[in-house]
Amino acid sequence: MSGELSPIDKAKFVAAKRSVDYVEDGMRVGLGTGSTAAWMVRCLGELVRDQGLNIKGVPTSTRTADLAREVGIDVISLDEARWLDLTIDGADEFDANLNLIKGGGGALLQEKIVATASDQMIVIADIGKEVETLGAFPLPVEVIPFGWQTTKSLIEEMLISMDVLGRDASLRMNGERPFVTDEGNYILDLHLGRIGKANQLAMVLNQMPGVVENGLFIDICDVVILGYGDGRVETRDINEGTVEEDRLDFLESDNLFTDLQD
Ligand SMILES: O=C[C@H](O)[C@H](O)[C@H](O)COP(=O)(O)O
Repeated sequence: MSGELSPIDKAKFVAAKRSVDYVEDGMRVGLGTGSTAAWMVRCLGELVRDQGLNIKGVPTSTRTADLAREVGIDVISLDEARWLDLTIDGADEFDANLNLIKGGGGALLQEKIVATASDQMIVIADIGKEVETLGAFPLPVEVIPFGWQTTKSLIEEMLISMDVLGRDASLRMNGERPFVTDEGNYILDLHLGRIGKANQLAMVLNQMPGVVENGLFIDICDVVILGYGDGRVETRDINEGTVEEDRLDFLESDNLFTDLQD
């Protein structure tokens, strides 16, 4: 990587760097997917390499598994781990109740399974991810390829009956072809604008036969660590309701950060 990182990348980096303070020796840790989670995996790799941190990592995608192995983290499957101490992941949106939209990178299914199998889920995010009401970010819904167009029509009809503001669903593409998830499924992105009853929508979607999972994470996240481009981090804890502010002097002190800039 060369040149100066953008303020958003710096914000992601400081959130990721703060999040690894929660990881203790001997833990089984769920490793999220996406550009913010990738910073966290690199930060963990540095701790493994330089400080001998002994952890097992359960990745939420093949991309994260590849990166985790590359940086020296001992990777195991969820079935080997059975239960996790902690999962750290990114998000596309979060609200004041720490409910989330995830799946912008297409990994929502493994991410939800892994986060739900964890004692604690920490989300790391830049300030652009905070919203008053979920839904400006298109809601990803993972569907079985068989009959996906029928599933899409059924979802659109359901959205009309639920009086949801936006009702369009689009098939996520990868160039000329449908985007295919790690489980071999497709993603429909629902352009809703505003999700009034997120819990109800999540349940109704998951009752539809062709739907595998949706990207609404309701009552799963415990802590959001929010990064700013100037190094500030805020920690929002759902139980304690606290907002702590701190600043990381990452520009001068962080080897990983400066290494990646060179
Ligand atoms: O499927 C992808 C994940 O849910 C990501 O955690 C989410 O899209 C956020 O990604 P990023 O950190 O790249 O914004």
